Amino acid sequence: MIEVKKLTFSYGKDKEALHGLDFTVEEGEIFGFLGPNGSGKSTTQKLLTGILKGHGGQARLFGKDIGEVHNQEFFQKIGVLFEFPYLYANLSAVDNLKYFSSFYPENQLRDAEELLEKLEFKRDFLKKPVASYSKGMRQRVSMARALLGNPKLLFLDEPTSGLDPSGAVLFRKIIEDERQKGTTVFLTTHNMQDADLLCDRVAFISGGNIVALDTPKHLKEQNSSRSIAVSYLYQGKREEKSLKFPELETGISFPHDEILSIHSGEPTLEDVFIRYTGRGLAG
Ligand SMILES: Nc1ncnc2c1ncn2[C@@H]1O[C@H](COP(=O)(O)OP(=O)(O)OP(=O)(O)O)[C@@H](O)[C@H]1O
Repeated sequence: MIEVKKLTFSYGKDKEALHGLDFTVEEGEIFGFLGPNGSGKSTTQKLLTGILKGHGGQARLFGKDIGEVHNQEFFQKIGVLFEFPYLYANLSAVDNLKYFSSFYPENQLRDAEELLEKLEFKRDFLKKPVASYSKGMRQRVSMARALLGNPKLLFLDEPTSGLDPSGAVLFRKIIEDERQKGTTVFLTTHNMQDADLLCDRVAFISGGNIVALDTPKHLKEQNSSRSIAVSYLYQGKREEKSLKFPELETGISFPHDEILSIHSGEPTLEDVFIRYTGRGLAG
């Protein structure tokens, strides 16, 4: 669905933002594109969606070069959720979606009110202007906008930003439902939980380079210390011990009276990211 080879982009002389990215995204895959601020995520997404022009290397979408793919037919096949919602503040949710519906062929459209209901949008606000909405409500309208034309390829930039935990769970379920229908998802995020729970594969981007690309599970396994931390009571005192392979295979053989807790030494996806880049996701 997306094939990128040696992709470069410069904002001017000596301002190369992408230094030769290589990745592919398969049809029906949820692909996570993760990196700290300024690493090149937006630049890549803008090149793929046709907002920025002038790349080096190669990028193909739906089998066509990005130099020639960005026509009306392309925009009718994709859905985009931007990090900063592009909605008309003086129009209601319903009127915004009515307007955006006019960009798609009628037989491809989803019912806007049904979508908003699925996204648990508050009915009382359906006809009130977007200017009166909370961040979470705007995010719901933006997601409805992205899904309105039944996209084959969905670009999502920080989809759960501004949502409370139950809203984030709902959005993850909706993204997963889209994939079940065969939609390909290119997910740009700082949110490691979203990436870990949703993505089939993730690419870590740092300083305009992809520094790792694999499934979240493999990345964590490859970077695991293969140890467990055991907390226990022995002769009235609380103690802790770290057990590594091959010691682990013989079980908990040291003297103890009661085991209090056992934690695996598996790193989180964020730990792995920091190991690859030496930087946290905050920047
Ligand atoms: N319009 C611009 N003009 C000049 N340099 C830019 C411009 N936009 C981005 N850059 C630079 O390109 C590099 C990549 O920026 P980009 O916005 O793609 O990063 P990002 O990973 O999307 O960051 P964020 O998480 O903050 O959105 C950064 O060094 C940034 O300063």
